[in-house]
Amino acid sequence: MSSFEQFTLEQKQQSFDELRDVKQLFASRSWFPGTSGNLSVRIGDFDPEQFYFAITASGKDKTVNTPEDFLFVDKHGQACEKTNLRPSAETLIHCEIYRLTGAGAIFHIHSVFNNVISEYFWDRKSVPVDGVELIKGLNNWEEEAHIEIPIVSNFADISKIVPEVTERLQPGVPGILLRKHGIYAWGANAFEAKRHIEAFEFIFEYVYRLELLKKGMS
Ligand SMILES: CSC[C@@H](O)[C@@H](O)C(=O)COP(=O)(O)O
Ligand SMILES: [Zn+2]
Repeated sequence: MSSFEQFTLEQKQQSFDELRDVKQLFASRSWFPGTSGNLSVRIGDFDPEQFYFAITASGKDKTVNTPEDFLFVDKHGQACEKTNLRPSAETLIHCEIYRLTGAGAIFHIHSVFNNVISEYFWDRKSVPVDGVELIKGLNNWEEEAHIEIPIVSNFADISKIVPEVTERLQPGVPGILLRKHGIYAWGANAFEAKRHIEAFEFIFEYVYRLELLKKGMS
């Protein structure tokens, strides 16, 4: 089993740099209102027995850069190095998504569109999407693909959300909505996770606007 000590300073810095780039870009899109959102990238190979990832520190203003924005945690969400920083309050969700998918990066943002859509479709517990081109951005190249984006409960106690994530994760759909909270999207690496979150956000806005039009509102 691998240990965290195997990673060089350079490798660790690379993970932080990757997170910083994504953080800055998402901040420029106003995707971190009120300190919300969190980001992580895995370091090293995926081993379900032990894996490590860099994650945003909890409660920080993600629109500014400081020397204390990120830290490393293990598969249980425990800090790997001595630090005063607290990992994201939602670290356990990252841990579970890594465990289930072996992903290389996980990004979480709050937006008005993802919040409204999660509430609008809450009764059916998933968002139906039909034939939208951006489904291909989720790496689904089927003709007129139909996908269902799962929605799970939002509890203040994050450990209560985890079992729903375990149960509801859909093979082939690299994202999950938390009710009236936000989207988690992941991918094999930061590039792919970013593409996925962008595709989801496009889809949520599309679904929102289409539903309004169907109701004769705009
Ligand atoms: C301050 S609103 C957002 C938080 O409650 C939470 O949902 C969130 O996304 C950020 O938490 P954090 O602990 O900073 O990672
Ligand atoms: Zn959140």
